[in-house]
Amino acid sequence: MSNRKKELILLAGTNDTRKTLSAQLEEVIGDWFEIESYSLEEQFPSPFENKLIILTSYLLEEDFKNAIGEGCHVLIAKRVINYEHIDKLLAIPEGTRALYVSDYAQNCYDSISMLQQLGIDHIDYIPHYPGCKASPDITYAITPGEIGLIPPFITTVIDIGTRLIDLTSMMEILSHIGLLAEKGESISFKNIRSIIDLNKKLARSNRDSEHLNKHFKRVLDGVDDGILAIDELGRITVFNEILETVFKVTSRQAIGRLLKEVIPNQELVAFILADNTEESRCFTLIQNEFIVQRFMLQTENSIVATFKDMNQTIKMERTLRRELVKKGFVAKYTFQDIVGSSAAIQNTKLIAGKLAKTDLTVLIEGESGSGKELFASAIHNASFRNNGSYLALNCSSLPEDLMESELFGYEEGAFTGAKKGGKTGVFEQANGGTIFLDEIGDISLKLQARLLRVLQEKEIMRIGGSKIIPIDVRVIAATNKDLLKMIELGKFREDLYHRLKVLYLHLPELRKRKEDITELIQHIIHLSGRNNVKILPEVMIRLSQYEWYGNVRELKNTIDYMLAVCDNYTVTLNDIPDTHFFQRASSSGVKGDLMYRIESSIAATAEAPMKKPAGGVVDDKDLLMILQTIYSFNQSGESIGRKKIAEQTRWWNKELTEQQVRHRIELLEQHGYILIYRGRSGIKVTQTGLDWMNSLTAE
Ligand SMILES: Nc1ncnc2c1ncn2[C@@H]1O[C@H](COP(=O)(O)OP(=O)(O)OP(=O)(O)O)[C@@H](O)[C@H]1O
Repeated sequence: MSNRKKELILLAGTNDTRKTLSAQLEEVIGDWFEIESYSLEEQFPSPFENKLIILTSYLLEEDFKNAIGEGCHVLIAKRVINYEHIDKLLAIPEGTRALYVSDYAQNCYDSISMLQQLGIDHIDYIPHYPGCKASPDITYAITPGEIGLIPPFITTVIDIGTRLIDLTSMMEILSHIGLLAEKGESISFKNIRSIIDLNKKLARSNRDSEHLNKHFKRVLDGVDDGILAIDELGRITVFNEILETVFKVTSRQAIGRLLKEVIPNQELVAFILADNTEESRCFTLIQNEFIVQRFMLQTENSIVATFKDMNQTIKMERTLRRELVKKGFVAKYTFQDIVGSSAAIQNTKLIAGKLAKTDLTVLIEGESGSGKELFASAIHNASFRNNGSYLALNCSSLPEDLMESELFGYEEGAFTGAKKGGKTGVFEQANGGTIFLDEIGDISLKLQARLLRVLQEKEIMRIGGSKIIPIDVRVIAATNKDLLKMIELGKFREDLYHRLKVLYLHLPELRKRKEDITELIQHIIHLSGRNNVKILPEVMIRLSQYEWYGNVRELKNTIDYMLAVCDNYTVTLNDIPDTHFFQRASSSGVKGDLMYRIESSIAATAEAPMKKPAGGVVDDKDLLMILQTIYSFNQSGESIGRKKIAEQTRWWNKELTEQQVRHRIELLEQHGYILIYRGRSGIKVTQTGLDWMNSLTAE
């Protein structure tokens, strides 16, 4: 053989094919042949004469017809999928519809059939070549390097690389150029290696799926419920460990057999195989109660049944309940916790017990401290929702925006500062249970409108969300305000009032059932764990004479005070707090008349013995007046800031400068009595602030 290398021309359709196949040839015969290669995508010096030409596809004969001149010998290469990239296809999920994209229809069909012959038949291949229309619901495409032909809607492209010249064509080329003896063995050896590699990959994938099967089995065996699946022919396909114990049959014995051959209880077999809509039923198996739930897997046309051990379920529910208690989602009180033998309270309990048995909305009206929360909690516990959550929300505790997100939740990004992942509102959290909205008279008109929609439609939408979430929540609302008066003043929606007041409960004032006082005192002492303390009879008599405008809460606070100050385990008349301690009657008898109480408390401020100073050198009277001003603006829905407060002080005995107002606002904020919002929301009084105002009122 002369030193000068002979020439071989490789003609391909695309540059990619040209480069890949030229490299393949170079590796085998590069030492003997100069390989020149050209593609249809570029200019080439034709016609070729007296050359050995290799065409990369018979489909190119027409395209290169004029380029092949006198004395040429043309070999058409057969091509084979590059096994190296096969594992990419093994990762595609079973049954996936995928386009097989190539330049010619014939190439597509050849390659698909080759892939199927190789056993890569878990994919639903759809041939795709120029001129084809593909359905845009297909997301996968497989291509031997023809990325440019992939439709734009495809999201996952698997490039299995350009197809290589196959073994027979390679041998033909070698034979033609007289190198078969020299290179044939190593080429076929290399080919065998690549086939072995492919087999290894396929075997690995089988091992992987076996591994996955074992993994699934471990998962199925790990759950506490029995799990059974039956194929369309009624044969068992899944039978986990729990079922092995229940039916005393191993899964090996059960799988593949008909259900009735494995389960002796024919009633249960009939229930599982039944064609009706009944979905769960109770069965006694191995002396235990099981809830069997069945459902169809439509896509697979098979039935799945789960077996839940009731004892286990009860245990789980207890744990869940404990969790709920920890989160404060549980109603603490039952009717037994409501003390009092008076006809008034007994009658109220009787009515409340009846209301509990319905699932209707209830409005509880009653003075502050009369037990509204207590009754709401007892109603929930006596209702069929008692296993669900119970969430209580005080509507006066938060400013409007916070209250809205508390009630309805929000989506991520709904507003600046919204928590990542959004937030679930109490309506969603209480799903299946009860929500108690205390002080309903304090919600803004905007929230009243939203609440009305929730009650009407039984669905909510999170702030910033577009999804409608159906909710199944019973609403119990409470108020110590005269809602009818508020309706007259345009501060409460009449339609909402009627929606809330489907059922109605009025709680009797303590002063109207004074016969309950002794019993309540004993109950309170018992709850505080101070049974060893004696209350002298004259104390009992005196306490029974008070009017208790703050109702049972006030009575409880008084007892707690006396238990704290008494000596020798005996409460005497000296331990009764002085008159400043007690809440006074407001003109309307309900808490709504706040102004009256604030005024009287300001008068009492100087001598109030138990009040802790809020503002140090600043007069508490100033702080209270400012708080009161903010509160009345909050109530009327108007925003208020420093400037407006300073303007308001003009009407007081002592006018404050803006600077003085700023200082006092800072003090109120430090005490947590107000929250200052940027922008139009202005300043809002917090529950702590309200409590402070109320505590002064009580003095
Ligand atoms: N009949 C009762 N028996 C025993 N305890 C009672 C009774 N009524 C009220 N209480 C107790 O009095 C306190 C105040 O009751 P509750 O919080 O239910 O009142 P409320 O009407 O919701 O008050 P507010 O309107 O201020 O929210 C609680 O500690 C509650 O347990």
